[in-house]
Amino acid sequence: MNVLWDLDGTILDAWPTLVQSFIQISGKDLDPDKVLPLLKNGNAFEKYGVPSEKIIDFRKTERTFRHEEKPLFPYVRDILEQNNINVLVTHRNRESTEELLDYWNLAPYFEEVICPEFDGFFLKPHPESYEYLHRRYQIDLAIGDQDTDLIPAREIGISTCAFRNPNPYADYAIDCYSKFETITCKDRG
Ligand SMILES: O=C(O)COP(=O)(O)O
Repeated sequence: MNVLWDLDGTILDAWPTLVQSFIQISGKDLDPDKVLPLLKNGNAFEKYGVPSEKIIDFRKTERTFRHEEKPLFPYVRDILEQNNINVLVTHRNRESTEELLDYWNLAPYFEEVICPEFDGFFLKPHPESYEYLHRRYQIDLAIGDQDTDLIPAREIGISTCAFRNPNPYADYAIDCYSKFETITCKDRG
């Protein structure tokens, strides 16, 4: 199978550190459970009155967290190993993405990694980066933890797998990759 992956919240359990970084740069005493869905939807800056320019501080702060605080989800490596081709589209910047992939020894699994903003593609959910990868690798399945990861795949007719992660801030039902086969089959009807 040729699979297009999201990184944060799908391969790495990185939302807790993203949320903590946002809380730090906001300078407010915010509830992580409330911040998480807003950060995922891209509304957190507006909702908490944090100027959008602070996104640079947000990203810098997030990188001060140790790599082991953004752990690899269980079973992901097994799935990566089974696939013919894996590719990645992430909103994380290239330097940080490469550091994390190297740290978790994941880089060799990926044929191509796209960090849209830095590689000249529109950000997800714009389908441009997915179209490009689909043309090159005939993607069978896209896996992501947010609608924004799955919308572009659906738009161009790629099957999708919604990963519900077990992190403590999860705002929806808990699944995990041990159920990957079931999720995939369900998704494909
Ligand atoms: O870092 C983020 O904002 C999300 O990154 P992702 O696209 O890998 O989920």
